[in-house]
Amino acid sequence: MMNTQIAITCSHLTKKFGSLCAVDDISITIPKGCIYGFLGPNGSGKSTTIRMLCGLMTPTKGEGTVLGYNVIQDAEIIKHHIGYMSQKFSLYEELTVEENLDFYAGIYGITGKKAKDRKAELIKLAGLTGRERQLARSLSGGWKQRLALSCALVHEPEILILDEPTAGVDPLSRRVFWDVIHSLSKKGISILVSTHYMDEAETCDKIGFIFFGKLLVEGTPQELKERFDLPNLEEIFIHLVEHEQEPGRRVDEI
Ligand SMILES: Nc1ncnc2c1ncn2[C@@H]1O[C@H](COP(=O)(O)OP(=O)(O)OP(=O)(O)O)[C@@H](O)[C@H]1O
Repeated sequence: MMNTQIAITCSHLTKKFGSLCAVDDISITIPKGCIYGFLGPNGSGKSTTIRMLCGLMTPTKGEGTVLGYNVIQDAEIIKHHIGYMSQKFSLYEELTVEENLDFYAGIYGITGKKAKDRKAELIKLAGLTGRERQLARSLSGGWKQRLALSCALVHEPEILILDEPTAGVDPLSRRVFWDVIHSLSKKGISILVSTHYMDEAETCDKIGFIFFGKLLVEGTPQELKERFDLPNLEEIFIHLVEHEQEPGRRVDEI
């Protein structure tokens, strides 16, 4: 029977590219309403995991469900229930803020009054009021990310999947962006977000550290700090990466 409390779950999810195992036997469960932070160095397999969960890439092995829908068989249905912001989310640079939102509303078949109301709601949510007629091209990085987030939310998804949404964005814009993420979570939206920023990870409900395709540890930030007896996630991250590089060392010895 479908568990209605679970947003995303996967077990033994694996992706191989030739001889490279980019995602190695990952199992995670994300309850509804949770902000799950996915941490790991460049190339550790975060984006590949996310793409499989979004139904954009077929796993080599393992399985997963999003809102009970199977990531392989129900990929098309899943796309309607998630808002996905990839690292290279496409905004139309020559369109205004409003026109970008109209475009994405159109893709999801949202038109007329519904589209107008939704657009107004998102402009307010992302703090884009006053910039409606500004070309996307002229927005700074932080504002672009907020517009991209709004576009990903246009069809009122129950789950938001964000792949390094704040990479290269200034600290103030990151703060504002995360305020929006937290307000969405309070409304019951489940969020899976990958990040390199430990201050962002600290505010997640649960985090998973991924390295060389393996999920090394997961837990709440507090649980992990207690478990490793370290003061912050940055120290834990460094500790895990250093230990994992020692040849022959197993994760459960850490
Ligand atoms: N389509 C592909 N074909 C071959 N190799 C790939 C492909 N996509 C990813 N990889 C490789 O798989 C590994 C994991 O990449 P992935 O992009 O998932 O990592 P990541 O943790 O998201 O890193 P980053 O933070 O740099 O995006 C890397 O070694 C990458 O080069």
